[in-house]
Amino acid sequence: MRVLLTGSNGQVGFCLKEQLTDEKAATLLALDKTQLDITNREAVNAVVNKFKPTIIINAAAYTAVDKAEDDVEQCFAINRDGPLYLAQAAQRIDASILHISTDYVFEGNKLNEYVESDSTNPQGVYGESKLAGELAVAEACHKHIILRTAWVFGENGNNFVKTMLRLGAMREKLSVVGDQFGGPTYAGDIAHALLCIAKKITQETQIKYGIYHYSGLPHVSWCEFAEVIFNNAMHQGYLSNNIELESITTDQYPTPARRPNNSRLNTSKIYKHFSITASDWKKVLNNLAAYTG
Ligand SMILES: NC(=O)C1=CN([C@@H]2O[C@H](COP(=O)(O)OP(=O)(O)OC[C@H]3O[C@@H](n4cnc5c(N)ncnc54)[C@H](OP(=O)(O)O)[C@@H]3O)[C@@H](O)[C@H]2O)C=CC1
Ligand SMILES: Cc1cn([C@H]2C[C@H](O)[C@@H](COP(=O)(O)OP(=O)(O)O[C@H]3O[C@@H](C)C(=O)[C@@H](O)[C@H]3O)O2)c(=O)[nH]c1=O
Repeated sequence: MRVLLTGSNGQVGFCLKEQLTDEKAATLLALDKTQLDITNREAVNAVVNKFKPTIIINAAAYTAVDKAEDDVEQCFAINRDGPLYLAQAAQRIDASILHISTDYVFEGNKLNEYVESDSTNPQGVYGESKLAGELAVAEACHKHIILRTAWVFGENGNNFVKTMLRLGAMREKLSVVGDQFGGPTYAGDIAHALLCIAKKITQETQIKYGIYHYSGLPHVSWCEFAEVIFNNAMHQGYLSNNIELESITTDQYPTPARRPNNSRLNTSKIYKHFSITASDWKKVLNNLAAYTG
């Protein structure tokens, strides 16, 4: 397979680049933002026409959830228009596109886990732009996989794990929301899931294209997630002080963008069609070395 990877320096992009580099069956062209700006349609077309990928994996995105509220145009350019150009280019050469989306396309008021067919209703600009990106990709390219994931953390880039470790080293007490629930997901596991799908697309003809949910288990609140991070950090010697963790409500932690209270994604469909199991995020936190400093 010939894989064009965009956004190769992000959390997921970085892991994908590593895993695809090790994959003998893949010829990889991995490009970061400085090498390919996905909002530049001509640049996208030129790269695709020259490299002729069989699979495009889009790991580029605008992910600053609060900043997006005041940066609507840029957020939509990266999360809707860029994916559209990639999907149109893929369709022209009969390639497949693997695109990543988010739990924030949902309102978050469902009582149990979200399945792929549930109605969307994003609560902020980031979620709206990601939903617009999903629709654009699905309409532009027949052979599309849209992988909705959640609460991503990886070695490369900013994430909640690194934020908690940084704040934990500076403070004795932290207040974290305890009424938003979801599945933390390791970026390396998302990369692995996408690689499995890419291989299956290359090897088999009967692929069920469409939307898939992929995230981590067990589901927790952000506060419970923070508790696990701090316990691990204490045991591994990355925190010397005990953190007093207070569970607060969403209303007590006002942010420019509203987050869904329920972000729990059901991952049965991806298991059924691709035998891919949920991310085991607790196992990853057994080694926090890469998240400190
Ligand atoms: N982070 C999370 O918690 C979650 C993420 N997702 C989705 O997963 C995917 C990967 O996210 P993640 O790896 O965390 O994101 P990151 O923000 O870590 O990485 C995104 C990458 O895209 C790059 N980028 C931004 N604009 C452009 C552009 N115009 N052209 C090319 N590259 C660009 C960024 O560069 P730079 O940093 O220099 O701007 C960055 O390297 C995204 O689709 C995201 O929406 C879904 C659920 C949760
Ligand atoms: C730093 C901090 C955050 N919080 C809350 C705010 C928020 O509700 C929650 C998570 O905060 P963050 O800003 O780190 O996470 P956020 O940027 O909302 O993370 C989201 O990113 C995008 C890209 C996604 O697609 C989502 O799946 C999700 O991972 O924790 C606290 O309660 N206390 C704190 O000290």
